[in-house]
Order: sequence, then structure tokens, then C-alpha cells
Amino acid sequence: MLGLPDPVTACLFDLDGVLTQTAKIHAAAWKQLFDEYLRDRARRTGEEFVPFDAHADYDEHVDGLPRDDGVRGFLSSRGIEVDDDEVRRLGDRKNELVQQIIERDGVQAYDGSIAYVHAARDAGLRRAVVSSSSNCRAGLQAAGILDLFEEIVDGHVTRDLGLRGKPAPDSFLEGARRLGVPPDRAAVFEDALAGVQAGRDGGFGYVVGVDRVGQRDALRAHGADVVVDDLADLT
Ligand SMILES: O=P(O)(O)OC[C@H]1O[C@@H](O)[C@H](O)[C@@H](O)[C@@H]1O
Repeated sequence: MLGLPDPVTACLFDLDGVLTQTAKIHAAAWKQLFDEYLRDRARRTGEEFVPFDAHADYDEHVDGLPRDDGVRGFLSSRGIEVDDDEVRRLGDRKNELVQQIIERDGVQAYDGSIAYVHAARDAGLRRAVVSSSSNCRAGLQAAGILDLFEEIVDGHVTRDLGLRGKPAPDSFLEGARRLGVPPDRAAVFEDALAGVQAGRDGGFGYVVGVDRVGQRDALRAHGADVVVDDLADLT
């Protein structure tokens, strides 16, 4: 049904880049944050300034991860270790940038995803959003799609429950648990390499990779059972 194997009765949707066009917003905010940081560091240390790549660096080190893990992950890829206070300071600054962009531009959902979620609801499939973002609920609300989902496991929930962030499968497992289905009867929909890996490692029934930026092969390699450009392609 809806391009999913028969045993699947529940859908676990990532938010940024799957339901809403907010992966671009996060990538832009991360780029501004890290470029400011790296430029300043280069001035202080005399090192060469190598800018953050909003595709390669974002996809590999930041996309899909909880905010703090994104800060640590990218900086450590450049051999830079920072303490918890600095991680928090940089994460707060990135969040200010995200919120400024959202305030200015709003949040747009992908039409194909919304049509798919409606079809899933009409077909009786259970539906949850599983996102690392602490802005998840606000994003769903701003896009006008909050009421399409029965459960939301976001950055606040994972922190409160002490769950490991993606690429660990914990948040998706929590989503399936809340919907009352075993993982092998749930499908994961993800655009991030870390999220697809979480779907594979959690033993989910099907992992749909959503390719918005030309990383089809990498999504496959991280464990996607199928890769589509848009959820409309599944129907
Ligand atoms: O900073 P937030 O809104 O809590 O989001 C954390 C992360 O959430 C993920 O969904 C995004 O892919 C990342 O880019 C983002 O950094």
C-alpha cells in the first residue's frame, strides 16, 4: 500500500527535508554560524580560512543530528575540540539564525509529502514525526500540518527521555513505541544519511530515502530500501 510492503502499518516521518523545506534553512544557518566561527579563528591563529560547505559538510557531519552533536561533529572533522559551554553558545547562535530566517520566510511543506500523509491517514496508517529538531512542533504549526500526526518525537522529547540522537535508532524506536507498532511494521522516511542509518539499525520494516540534494547513492549505502525524489513518487 502506498509503495510500502504489506506488513507496514505505521509511518515515521522525519521533518526537515522530508515534510518541510527547512533542511535548506538549517544548512544556511549552519553555514553562517561556522563561517563566522572559522573566519574568526583563522584571524586569531593565522590558519587558512576554509569555509563550511553547505552540501558536503552539512550532509556528512550535521544533517539529521541533534544540534549539539552537529556542532561537535563538524568542528571535530576540522580537528577542533570545544567544551560544553562553547557547544551551547554556538548552538544558541545557530538557533537564533534559524528562527530569524523562519520569521522572515515562513515554513513551506512539500506538496507531495502532504498529499502522501493525507493518503496514509485515509488508508488507516498510523503517523508520527520523528525529528532531532527542537523547532519541530513550531515548524509543523507554521506549515499548517501539525494535526496530521498522532505523535511527535522531537529534540525536546529525546533530551527529556535521555535518548541517543540520530544516527542511533532511539528516536524512531520511541516513535514506533508511541504508535503501538513493532519496528518491523513501521516505515521510516528520511532525507539525512544519519536518519537513514538510524532506520536501518533500528530494524524497521522499510526505509524510504528522500533525495532532495543528489545523494541517492549515499542514501542507498546508508541503508535506504528505496530512494525517491519526492514522496509523490511512491504512489
Ligand atoms: O537546531 P534544531 O532546530 O534543534 O535542529 C537540530 C537539527 O535537526 C535536524 O532535523 C536537521 O537536519 C539539522 O540540520 C538540525 O541542526
